[in-house]
Amino acid sequence: MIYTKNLAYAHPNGGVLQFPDMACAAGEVLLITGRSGAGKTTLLHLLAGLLRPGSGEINVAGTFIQTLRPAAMDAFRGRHIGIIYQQSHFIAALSIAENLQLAATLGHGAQKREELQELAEKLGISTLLHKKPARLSQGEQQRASIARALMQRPQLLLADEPTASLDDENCMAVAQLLAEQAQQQQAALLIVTHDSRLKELFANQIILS
Ligand SMILES: Nc1ncnc2c1ncn2[C@@H]1O[C@H](COP(=O)(O)OP(=O)(O)OP(=O)(O)O)[C@@H](O)[C@H]1O
Repeated sequence: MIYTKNLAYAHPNGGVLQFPDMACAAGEVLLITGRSGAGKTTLLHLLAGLLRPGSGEINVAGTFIQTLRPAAMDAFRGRHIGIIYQQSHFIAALSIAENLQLAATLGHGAQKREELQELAEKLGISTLLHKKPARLSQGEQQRASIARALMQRPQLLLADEPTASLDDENCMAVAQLLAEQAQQQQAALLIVTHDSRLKELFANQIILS
């Protein structure tokens, strides 16, 4: 589903970051860890096509995404890649339900209301759907952004510290739900994290140095 080869990137005025080759199949989970500054966020942005690598290749669902022009990359991302950011970036004027529906429409077309409700219930946000994003706590926003990424039914799911603001109970629930949904939707799930609770849950790991 996704693999990389000889990937390297240099930020302006920064040193060259070189990344180990990695692969993650449909329905599997890969954890990407590493010390602060090792390049986890940079790698996530490369895999999402938000940054273009200086060298190397990234294949997502059969497409070498580093070859796509910006507009084609945006369209590809909308259809195939779901991203769960540390900060949720919702559209402030829309309710959570409207934000989720919009993500589904931009991905694989509108989803049924019942599907949205079911996902919201699993993530414990069903009573919050009518609220505007700013009215949600950090942890609630994080769960809502997971729902938004899943609504897109992506083939590749990229998560940046998805459990950082969650207590132990919600951390386990969210990690389980993410892995379960990735398997159900046959998406490859890549999680960038410091969270040692996740390191115990997922065996497949890459450590950036
Ligand atoms: N926009 C930028 N311009 C220049 N250098 C940058 C930029 N973004 C990141 N870097 C540098 O690139 C390296 C990797 O940064 P990155 O944010 O990917 O690390 P990280 O592993 O995600 O760190 P953290 O765990 O602290 O979030 C760091 O040395 C950082 O200073």
